[in-house]
Amino acid sequence: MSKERIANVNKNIVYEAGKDAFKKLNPKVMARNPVMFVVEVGFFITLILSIYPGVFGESANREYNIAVTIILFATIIFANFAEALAEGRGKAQANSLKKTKQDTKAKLIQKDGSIKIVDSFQLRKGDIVLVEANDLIPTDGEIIEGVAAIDESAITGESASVIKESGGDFSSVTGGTKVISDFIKIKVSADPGESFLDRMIHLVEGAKRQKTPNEIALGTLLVSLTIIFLLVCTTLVPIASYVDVTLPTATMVALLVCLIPTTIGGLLSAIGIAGMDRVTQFNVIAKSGKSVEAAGDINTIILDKTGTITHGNRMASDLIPASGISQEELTQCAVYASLYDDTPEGRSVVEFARKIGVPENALNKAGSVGIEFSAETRMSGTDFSDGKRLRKGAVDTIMKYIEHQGGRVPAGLKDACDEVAKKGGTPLVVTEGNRILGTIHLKDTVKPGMKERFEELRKMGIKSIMCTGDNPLTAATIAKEAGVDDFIAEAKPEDKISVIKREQAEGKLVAMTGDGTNDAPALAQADVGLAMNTGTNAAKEAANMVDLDSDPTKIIEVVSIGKQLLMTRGALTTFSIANDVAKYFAIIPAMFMLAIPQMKALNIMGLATPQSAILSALLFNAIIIPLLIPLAMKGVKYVPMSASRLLKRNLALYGVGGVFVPFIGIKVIDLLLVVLKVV
Ligand SMILES: Nc1ncnc2c1ncn2[C@@H]1O[C@H](COP(=O)(O)OP(=O)(O)OP(=O)(O)O)[C@@H](O)[C@H]1O
Ligand SMILES: [K+]
Ligand SMILES: [Mg+2]
Repeated sequence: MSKERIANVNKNIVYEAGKDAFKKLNPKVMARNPVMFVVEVGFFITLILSIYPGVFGESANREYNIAVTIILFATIIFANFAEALAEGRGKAQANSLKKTKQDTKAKLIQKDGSIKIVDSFQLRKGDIVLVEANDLIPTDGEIIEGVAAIDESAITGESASVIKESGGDFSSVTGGTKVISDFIKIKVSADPGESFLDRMIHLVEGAKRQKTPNEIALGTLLVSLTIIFLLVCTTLVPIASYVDVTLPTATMVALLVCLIPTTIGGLLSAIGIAGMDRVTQFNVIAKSGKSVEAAGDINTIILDKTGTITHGNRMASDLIPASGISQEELTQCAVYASLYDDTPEGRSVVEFARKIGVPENALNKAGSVGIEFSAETRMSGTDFSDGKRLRKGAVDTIMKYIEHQGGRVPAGLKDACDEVAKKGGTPLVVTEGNRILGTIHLKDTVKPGMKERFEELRKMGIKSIMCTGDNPLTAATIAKEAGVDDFIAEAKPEDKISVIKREQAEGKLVAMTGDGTNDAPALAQADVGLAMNTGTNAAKEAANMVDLDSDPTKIIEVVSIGKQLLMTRGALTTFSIANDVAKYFAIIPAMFMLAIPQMKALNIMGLATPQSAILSALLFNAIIIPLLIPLAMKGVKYVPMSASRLLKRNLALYGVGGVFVPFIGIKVIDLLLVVLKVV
């Protein structure tokens, strides 16, 4: 998302939120938030009393009833406004995304090979389309032919173009992005309405926003408190009449509204929406609020190596023949073993051979079949009709393969592989039948700034484990260079899952970042799955978050936002309940002061009259909501420290503060009301 597009809460968003606040008055909408719904019911009761003051047979006091009615109305509008404002930024983002999704034309390649121009929304999964320079990519897909530079700024806000190519982990393209050079053929991977852009629009609009388990639990607590105070207030009526005090209905409503947790009730959904929104501002698309909250409690993070910690564009950079094998034979066999290998690694071998001058016509595919690479087998190759079988693959895999065929490992091979691995490269061993021919050096580099970021994670108390399909020595080199806490090498996709399950069994919450199709199952198993945007569609589907900048350490921001979200909710709940307790002591003495003069002793705040006490408390109760909107939206500050220290600090700040702030606020309002001669 472009930085300008997220640009802060502007006037227009505030204006729209103001309108939405009134739309949300619909009782059907209000009923979703029981605390505020009670306020609305109270509002209707006092509204009736404002029009027919004697309707419940009490002595008429129209002005007072009207005053209570107006304050109650403001309370509801403030709460609705908080929610609408939090939703507003997402809506604005969704609108600009929709502009990206203008109806594009697509060049559909038909069965006979001819091209038909169709609207992008007519495309279905499996269709093949041609996208040429300056064309918008009509929808999500996998490149099946070609290499192209692609401008993804519409989605990522990043102006530098990226190279995408068929095969491997860099083959997925997103609808709405633009091809700026060359051409590609893509196989459509999303039906209409289900593309990444469609889902992003849904998400930022909050169309699919569901309450998280934490929100539901807190919501239940708030409802229980509301019921308790409803009972307290109703039982007060007979007690009052026992001491000959008649409590006006409007006063009872005001008391109830002051006591029930309206502050947190009014801000709760805004806190959740704003948390999700903050994640989006870091260019991470979270598919659910639950995952953002889970991120706040993460203990362990699992990362894959290639494409996540390293750049992942592994290229053949050297061919090292085994003893007794000529450079020519190794080169030729390496190339032949890669003839059908459409992964970037495979193509880089062919490319490398070309560069060092292997003639083009030396490549003869006649009568051969390709053995595709998979993360399970960890090798690839070519079988020829004359019985010649060429393979290349991970060191340990090839060792087993050779052993199985009665071959032997030449002296010096291990050293050659170790040499490559110590440099952080990936060694691929090339074989012909049961003969080992040599080693291919696939070069890869660690992304910059990793060490500092993992150090930050450590401060947060989060352990990082790198889990890779590569050999132990390469893994160790990269792990050391990147500064992860631990690593697991030679991992197949199911090993990645078992590592996650093992951690989860110890009661830990696990995050996983990855980019490959082989990472997809693990991304789904983790509590928080963060896929790289450069990764495959399978990985993006399985994950519950996608980082548009493809920076695995972005998990740090997500964790901070998650922690901040949980803390903000806790802090405001504490503050809200402490507030309500304070209001109780402001109102109750005032209510009984006239009938029971001894109660004056309890009127420690020295409020002017019973009515001014109640109106001041009710006004404070309303005004505190908009005053806390900025905090709810921005979140309370998170500084990495131990959970118990954090808890103590917040209890002191928001609990004790929550008791004192209303005393001061109510007193100030009471004084103002007297000065302004309202009471
Ligand atoms: N095209 C290929 N042909 C043969 N072997 C390959 C090919 N690509 C990779 N390998 C070997 O298979 C191993 C496993 O590859 P895989 O893609 O599953 O994991 P990875 O990308 O190395 O690690 P990570 O899980 O960190 O991304 C690699 O380490 C390499 O030794
Ligand atoms: K309240
Ligand atoms: Mg990978």
